[in-house]
Amino acid sequence: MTDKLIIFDTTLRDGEQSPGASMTKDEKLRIARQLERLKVNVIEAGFAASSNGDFEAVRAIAQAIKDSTVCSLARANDRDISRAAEALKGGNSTRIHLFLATSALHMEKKLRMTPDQVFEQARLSTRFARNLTEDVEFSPEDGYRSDPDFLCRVLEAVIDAGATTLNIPDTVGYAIPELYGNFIRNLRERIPNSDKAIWSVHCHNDLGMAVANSLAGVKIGGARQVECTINGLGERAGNCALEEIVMAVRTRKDYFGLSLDIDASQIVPASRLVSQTTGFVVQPNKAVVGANAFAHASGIHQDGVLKARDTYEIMRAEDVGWTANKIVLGKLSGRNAFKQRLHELGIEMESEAEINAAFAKFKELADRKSDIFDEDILALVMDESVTTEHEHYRLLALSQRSETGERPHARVAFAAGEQELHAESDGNGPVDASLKAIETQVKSGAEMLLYSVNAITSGSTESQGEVTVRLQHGGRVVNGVGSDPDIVVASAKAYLSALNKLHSKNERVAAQG
Ligand SMILES: CC(=O)SCCNC(=O)CCNC(=O)[C@H](O)C(C)(C)COP(=O)(O)OP(=O)(O)OC[C@H]1O[C@@H](n2cnc3c(N)ncnc32)[C@H](O)[C@@H]1OP(=O)(O)O
Ligand SMILES: CC(C)C(=O)C(=O)O
Repeated sequence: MTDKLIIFDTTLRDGEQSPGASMTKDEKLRIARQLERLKVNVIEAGFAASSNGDFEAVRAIAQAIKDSTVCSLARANDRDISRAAEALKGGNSTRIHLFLATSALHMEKKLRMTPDQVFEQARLSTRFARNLTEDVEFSPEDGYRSDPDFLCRVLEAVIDAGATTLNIPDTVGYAIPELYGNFIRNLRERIPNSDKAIWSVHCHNDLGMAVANSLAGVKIGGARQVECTINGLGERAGNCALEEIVMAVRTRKDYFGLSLDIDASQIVPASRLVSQTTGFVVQPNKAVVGANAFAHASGIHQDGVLKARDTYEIMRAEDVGWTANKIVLGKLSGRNAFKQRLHELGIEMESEAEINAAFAKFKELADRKSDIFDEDILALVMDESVTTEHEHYRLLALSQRSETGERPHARVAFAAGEQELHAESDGNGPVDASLKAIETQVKSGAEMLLYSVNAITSGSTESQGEVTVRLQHGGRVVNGVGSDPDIVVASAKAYLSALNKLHSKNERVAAQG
């Protein structure tokens, strides 16, 4: 038995069986090229007999891909197999993957065939496929729920008929790791010619155990091919996730003792491409490829990771294609992470007392604001806070009109010291119109470096919008923050708050000069 694990990616076939994940030929080709960069051993490009579109996709992928074997699925009949062979013709390295259900339930209720008929059809279609190509994979569909005696008979016959890979699917995600591993080991031990084929696992995630079952199939059962998909995409609850299998085998080489051809640094790019193409968002806490997989938000973990990364990380973010791990500052962060961020932002404080004061202000802010930007920290330590009593500019009223097809218009009333000012302007949008209106009176000439909106409360449309505006003028950079359920109002408040900071700095400079 070899110590290499073959990675068979079926994102373009089983992954596409997820409702809503259908892909065009060009999209499949783009993903296939990324899978080749990832160095997967086999790309299951589709099911050539299922439609002309899929036939063309398999054909285009077989022509384009040179470094991975390209495979098409086929039912166990001559027409499907011929169609697969035709689509794969001319490819550098190709495989036909045929399947036929062997469980009593599927044979009787779905195929309406007797076991003997299934046995014969499996044998004959394998032989037919083998006459068309050297590389033939056979899958007894619903294999894990099949009678082991019958399965042994079928598998022995298809090996004799020329199958080079035997894949044992847990089609409905019913398996339990130890039982699945033993199931495969038992088959391999009982079938006399079992070592003539490579054994493979194909697990679904209905009970959330696709990866665990696949690993047990490898460790206990001796399988040397895993069928998997990027982001675990696939029929119903999905398939075994490629990124998890690969990183489990790689990270725990001490346990599995297996090598892989995969270039793991291509995992995150592949995940992003599949997610963007299918519109299936990756959950933030998804292993390896989720946005939080290498992010630390709590002070004790941040402190540990900053002192020695492996205190809380078992893999390096860079190794799977992230640019770096993330220290996310928020209300659970501690002093050490805060100090580190100040250092990264180029801020050196004079004393511990100063750091402690800034940290206290930071904690206070983090209690109110879910996302802390670097600009917030800069503002916190560089800008003197402007309290309500010292506000020079204050929003009094705002109204705006925007109608489809018409340029938005805003009227703003605001206080500037003792004066009440009224201004109006058009703009590209209501926010633009409101800020331009303010600027017609203030004439700050400041350049806007950042404008961002986020929801402070829950992610519903009832949330408070919080706007951050970053202005630059005369070599100074200031941030203004404003919140309101109406984001146009929040924007005007943020803009005025930034203008207040510029104003108070100007006053200070004037006083010093
Ligand atoms: C476990 C899996 O993921 S298997 C792969 C599942 N993927 C797909 O089904 C996607 C592609 N499928 C398709 O485009 C279509 O289903 C096609 C083109 C394959 C077949 O379409 P149709 O001819 O209209 O048949 P339909 O889908 O309604 O029914 C499937 C037929 O295939 C038969 N069949 C199912 N599996 C197999 C098999 N492995 N070998 C031979 N025949 C099979 C069924 O018994 C049924 O036959 P019947 O029409 O005589 O009752
Ligand atoms: C065709 C086979 C491998 C399959 O997808 C399954 O049984 O889930």
